[in-house]
Amino acid sequence: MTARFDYIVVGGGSAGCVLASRLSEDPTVKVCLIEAGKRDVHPFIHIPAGFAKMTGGPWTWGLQTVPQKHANNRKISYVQGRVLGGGSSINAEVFTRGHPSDFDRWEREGATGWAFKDVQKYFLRSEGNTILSGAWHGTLGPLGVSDMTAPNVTTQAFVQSCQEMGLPYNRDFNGPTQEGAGLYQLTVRNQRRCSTAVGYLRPALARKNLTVVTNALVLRILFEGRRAAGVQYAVGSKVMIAAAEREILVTSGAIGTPKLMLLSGIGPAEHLRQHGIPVVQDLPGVGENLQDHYGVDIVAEIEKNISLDKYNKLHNMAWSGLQYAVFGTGAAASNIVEAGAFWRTSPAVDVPDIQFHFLAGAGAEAGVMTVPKGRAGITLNSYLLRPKSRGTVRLTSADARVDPQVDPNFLSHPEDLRLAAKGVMLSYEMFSQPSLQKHIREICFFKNKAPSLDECEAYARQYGRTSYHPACTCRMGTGEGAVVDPFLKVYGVEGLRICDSSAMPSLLGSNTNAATVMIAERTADFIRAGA
Ligand SMILES: Cc1cc2nc3c(=O)[nH]c(=O)nc-3n(C[C@H](O)[C@H](O)[C@H](O)COP(=O)(O)OP(=O)(O)OC[C@H]3O[C@@H](n4cnc5c(N)ncnc54)[C@H](O)[C@@H]3O)c2cc1C
Repeated sequence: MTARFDYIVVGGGSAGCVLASRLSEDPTVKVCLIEAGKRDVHPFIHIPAGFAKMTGGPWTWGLQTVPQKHANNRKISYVQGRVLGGGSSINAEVFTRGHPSDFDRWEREGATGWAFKDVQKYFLRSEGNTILSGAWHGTLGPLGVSDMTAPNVTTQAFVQSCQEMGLPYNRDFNGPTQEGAGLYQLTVRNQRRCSTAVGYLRPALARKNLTVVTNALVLRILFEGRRAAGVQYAVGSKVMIAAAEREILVTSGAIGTPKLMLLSGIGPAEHLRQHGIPVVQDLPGVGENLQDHYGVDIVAEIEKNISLDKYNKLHNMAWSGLQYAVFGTGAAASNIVEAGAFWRTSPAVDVPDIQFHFLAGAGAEAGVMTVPKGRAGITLNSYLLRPKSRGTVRLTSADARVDPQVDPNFLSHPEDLRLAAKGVMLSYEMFSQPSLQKHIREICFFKNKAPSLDECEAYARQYGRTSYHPACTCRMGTGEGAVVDPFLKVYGVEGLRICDSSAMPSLLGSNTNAATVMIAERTADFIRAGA
């Protein structure tokens, strides 16, 4: 028998949990959320420092890019969440929401009604800040946000080093001024990760009108004429169908969403035919326009074992586990990526165009270079905020179980390479300021003490990687290449919306979770208003 719902939400990630929760507030509608990954029960997900275990393994899709032509033909690990909460269950918990001008640009790009003045209230509605308030912050929202309680000594030195270099200290990257250096606020509540599965979905789970299905891979969307009428999904080898009376909301992420659209016959007709998929709607923009932050890390070995790397030793780890269990404090309460900065690569640019993430340790993320085993280090990551390179997501096969071809086409635009190299130079300079320099034994992986721009370019090609912010693969807008309209409705069909990071018209100048939550909050209002 086919299960019937009013709304089916495909993908229980950052956006999907928000939508399932908001829509099921109305007891008269039946909502089903379908997620390919498991429930978010593992303790590592909920302990802030668990981030160090999150960038590989069972909570991810295990994707890799195709060889990156402009990055020494490397296949780069492309981590995306596959668990209830999606990215918000495995991310670094850094809470930044973009620069107001990013949303004003969205409007100019065809996302009518998405200027900052229009979206700000959705940021505020979602935010549950425990310390900041006023015009720029919400305090009552489901997404818990708080300060780091006890930053590592190397983190403090990083923030001071930035000031020594001339960056202003910034207490609040989400306030009127984004520029400067400081501690990140975190999507953490009561010293535990606040994913959207925790903040939004959990309080809704007791509702009788909400069904959550996990370990269920949606294979394709089913159409009755031009209307999206249901989904076919697999739990293990069992294939099932769920029907949607009103709408299907696709929130499968910037890789999963275009993949599902293509599998369902919505995308560039020629590509669909190559895979023998009947064309429901020729939409050339599906899977195009992939944008991501290409992050380049520099790593330094430090003199004394004072960074979070000291907790790699068993007895320290046991002590910090105990401290966290009893008091909720200590190293386990750290998200590791404790501080950062927004800065300009040239005085000529009017808003920050580069972001830094300081990690009070080395080797926390899978595949990132680190210090020799047994030594302690620190890491500084930089990325250009609005890259010009554009990539694609394409099917490898018409079988939903096969990974798609992910090609972010990193550094394909020459300006991205030049500015990535500048970011490396600035990172090197930050590590060379007195407050950090006094802790550093050696900045690793550079041939020269004062690397030239050419050396930094070569370094960026060799060591850069995703910063986990893919977006824009089903972009909102009007005209050629747009996939959804400003109400997030897919062009050419009925009963289908895309409401996650893939719908962003262009990449934001910051981390991407808060803006994804905002998109989902706003979509819930559209649906409730019949828009
Ligand atoms: C390791 C990592 C670190 C990050 N760090 C930060 C950070 O510190 N701060 C920040 O703001 N942002 C960060 N991000 C980015 C942020 O988390 C993402 O932008 C955000 O989670 C995207 O939300 P989404 O809803 O678009 O997709 P996702 O959260 O990825 O959700 C998509 C969901 O759909 C499911 N799915 C996909 N296909 C199917 C299918 N066919 N059937 C059923 N289910 C399916 C997936 O399993 C997943 O759960 C990070 C991301 C990662 C991966």
